[in-house]
Amino acid sequence: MQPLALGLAELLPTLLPTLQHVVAAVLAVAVLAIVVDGFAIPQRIALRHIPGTPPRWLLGHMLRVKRRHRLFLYEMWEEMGSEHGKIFKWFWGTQPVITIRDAELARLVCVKHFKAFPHRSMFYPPQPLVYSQVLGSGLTFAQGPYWSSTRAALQPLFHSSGLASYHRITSEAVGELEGDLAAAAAEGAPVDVAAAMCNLALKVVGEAAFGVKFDVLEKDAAGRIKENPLVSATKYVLENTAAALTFMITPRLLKPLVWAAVRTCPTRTIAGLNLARSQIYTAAIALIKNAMGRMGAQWVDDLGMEKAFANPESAKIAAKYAGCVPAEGSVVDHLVAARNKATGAALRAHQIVGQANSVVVAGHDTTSFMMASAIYYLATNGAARARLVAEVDAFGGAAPGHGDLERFPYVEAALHEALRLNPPGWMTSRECVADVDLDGWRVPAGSVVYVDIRAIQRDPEHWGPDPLAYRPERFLKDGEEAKARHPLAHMPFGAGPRLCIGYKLAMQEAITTVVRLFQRFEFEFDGSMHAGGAPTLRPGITLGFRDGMWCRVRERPRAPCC
Ligand code: HEM
Repeated sequence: MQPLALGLAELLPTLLPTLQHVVAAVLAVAVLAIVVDGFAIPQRIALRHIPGTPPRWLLGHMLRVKRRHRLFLYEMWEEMGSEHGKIFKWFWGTQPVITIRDAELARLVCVKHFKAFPHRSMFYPPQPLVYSQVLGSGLTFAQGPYWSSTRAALQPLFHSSGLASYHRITSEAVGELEGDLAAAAAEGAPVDVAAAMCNLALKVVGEAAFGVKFDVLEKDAAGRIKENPLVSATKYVLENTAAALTFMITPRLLKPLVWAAVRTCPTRTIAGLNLARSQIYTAAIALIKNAMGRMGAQWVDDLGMEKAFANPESAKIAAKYAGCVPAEGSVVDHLVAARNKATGAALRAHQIVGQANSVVVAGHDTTSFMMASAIYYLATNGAARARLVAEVDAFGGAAPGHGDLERFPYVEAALHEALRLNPPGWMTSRECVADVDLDGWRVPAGSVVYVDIRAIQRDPEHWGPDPLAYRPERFLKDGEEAKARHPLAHMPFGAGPRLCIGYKLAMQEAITTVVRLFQRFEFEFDGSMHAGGAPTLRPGITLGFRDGMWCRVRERPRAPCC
């Protein structure tokens, strides 16, 4: 060894300049690559025929969204749409996105060319960080045969027999809400209807998914009412997920580095998301293990989730749910029993957990926002409210059964009109896996397409000269207007094979709730509870009310008993 060491020492002065040149060359190439990547040059060349405003280096159009539109992406799209038309490109950092704001283009992407656009886009690899694991193994971001087999396994739950059992859950939850509203009415206290609807929807979808009562509120040791930590965790994930998406502004070459940094030294939001995720997972794992025990199935935690999510907060949740055995027939049961048609394999533990969680996450704030926004429009539109109350009263004072829901066409239309103006899932996305022609626009494989559902549903071409007016009559099935419209002019639940799996559950839950509430109460919007006199929206991957939606609630005089 010694002669070799001596030889190296002698060679070093000669090698050093060469080594310095190599290091300098590598650094120069890396800097050049990051600069090129920061300008997204290859992607801009591939999409040069699609109109759009040039992006800034590295940040793309992020500053414009943040400064001018306070993160309301659809406002920026409105501006870009008026400049470039129904299809344009823009940059989320270095990630190019094609936005479409046209019903026919949406049909081509979601329905006609489904094979070229088979799944939603996910800009980062599904690793155990942030919501990638809350939704990552769930249907929302699933791809290929895994998506088709789990969608097929879950689909029967959203057909008639499943829906009938969810109607019972909804009726019970509305009964509890009626009690709370009656108490508020007696006190004359204002009610945050958005929060009330959120609690109701969480109870329904939580029990449907996990087969146990999903307590939204509980009492602490001193008897004070507080929010269930699981509910707070779910809300935290929904409200802060957008923060995690800033990862997209990183050039692709730097992503692994940023990823590693965020995992070792998480920001406060990311740490909060990690904690929330561990709480949600711990509860789901406890319940799923219990269901598997009842079904004689074996729990194999091959990813080591239990260890990864162990922390003092999760331990409390695990203890709370240790003795809870989900009722038969829940979403969890179906997931445990599901088998891959081709291989006969069961779902893996993390897939069952991800699927059940994604039903709760995708199904609760969307449905609750639809109901709250319909109540807002009804409370502020006398003519629509009078017609709705007449329909509800014609049914009588009894609670509607599952088979009665078709007897409320105006209630259904009132909900659709609220979905049209304020779609909770205001956009959807698709990743293009094969070159395709969209009405003359060539979209290359690898592109990400966002469908601006909100813009399509406000387009005067389909909705006439008053697209912003709340007019449920547009949706009455016998109306000429409804027949003449493009099939995707109204697409609040998306379209094609990846259409929302829970739309029937959402609609029946909302019809039941609105009928029951308007049978018994009057809602008067309370502008004094809102700065500016009107409710405001919060930006995010779904739409919602930022500071609630406040109403004064009064009990209606009861009809004389027969
Ligand atoms: C008003 C209520 C709801 C609205 C507005 C809504 C909206 C949407 C939208 C726009 C999509 C994307 C569709 C597409 O890309 O074409 C979607 C997908 C999805 N929704 Fe909903 N949703 C609602 C309620 C629910 C409920 C109650 C559940 C579950 C119980 C649910 C579960 C899902 C799932 C799992 C997907 C992904 C489906 C797949 O990729 O195969 N949603 N929803």
